[in-house]
Amino acid sequence: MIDENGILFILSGPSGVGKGTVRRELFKRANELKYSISMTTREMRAGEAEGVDYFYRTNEEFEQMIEAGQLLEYARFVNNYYGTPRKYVEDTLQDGKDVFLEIEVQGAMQVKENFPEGVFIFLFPPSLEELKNRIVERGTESQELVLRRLKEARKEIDMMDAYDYVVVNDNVDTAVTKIQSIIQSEHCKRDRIAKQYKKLLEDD
Ligand SMILES: Nc1ncnc2c1ncn2[C@@H]1O[C@H](COP(=O)(O)OP(=O)(O)OP(=O)(O)O)[C@@H](O)[C@H]1O
Ligand SMILES: Nc1nc2c(ncn2[C@@H]2O[C@H](COP(=O)(O)O)[C@@H](O)[C@H]2O)c(=O)[nH]1
Repeated sequence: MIDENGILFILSGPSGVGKGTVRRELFKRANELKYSISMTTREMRAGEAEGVDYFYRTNEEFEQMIEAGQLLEYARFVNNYYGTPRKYVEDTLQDGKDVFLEIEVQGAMQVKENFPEGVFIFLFPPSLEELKNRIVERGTESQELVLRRLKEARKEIDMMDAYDYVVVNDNVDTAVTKIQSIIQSEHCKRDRIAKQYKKLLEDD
């Protein structure tokens, strides 16, 4: 039986490292990838939109989705819930399309339990000082929340060894090119045509 499912790619990394920036640039170049839009209880930031950046929900609505088993994974990060809708990911993979998740590490470890064949990529900052500069300069969080996110960053970096790949985001273009190479390489590993030929030889 040849596996015709798509591949699940998971991108994590500390808050402010540039996951969203890198992912948006990747999607300009790789139009065969499908992005799984997450659910969150955090407030919408200026410039964000429902169903584009996130599906924004109340705490009560989010907890109902947890109860109903509608989330593939979820976590509390700083003050809010974040989670991945299960149905979209499962249906899209079954349809043979690759799915890309951009999630923090607690959630990524839950995904690893259910999808050990997923490809786990950790985006790393050039330095902790640069990480702080990026999150401060983004200007979306209060000083208190910046500090809490930086505290989480240390815990997230501690989990880096659980990932298959580490990509340093010193330059967006270079980081995106590296992630594209990872995607291509994972496809070569699972090349369906090669597997079909191998099976033909075995059956011969
Ligand atoms: N390679 C880079 N060099 C310089 N600045 C960058 C680079 N990558 C991202 N940035 C900037 O860093 C800031 C944080 O980036 P971004 O919002 O993409 O991070 P994130 O990891 O998605 O954060 P969060 O997890 O908090 O959502 C942004 O202002 C972005 O423009
Ligand atoms: N476990 C999950 N983490 C998620 C999901 N969607 C986003 N995230 C991560 O949360 C933090 C904070 O995001 P922000 O938009 O408030 O800056 C960041 O690390 C995201 O990658 C998810 O579905 N599950």
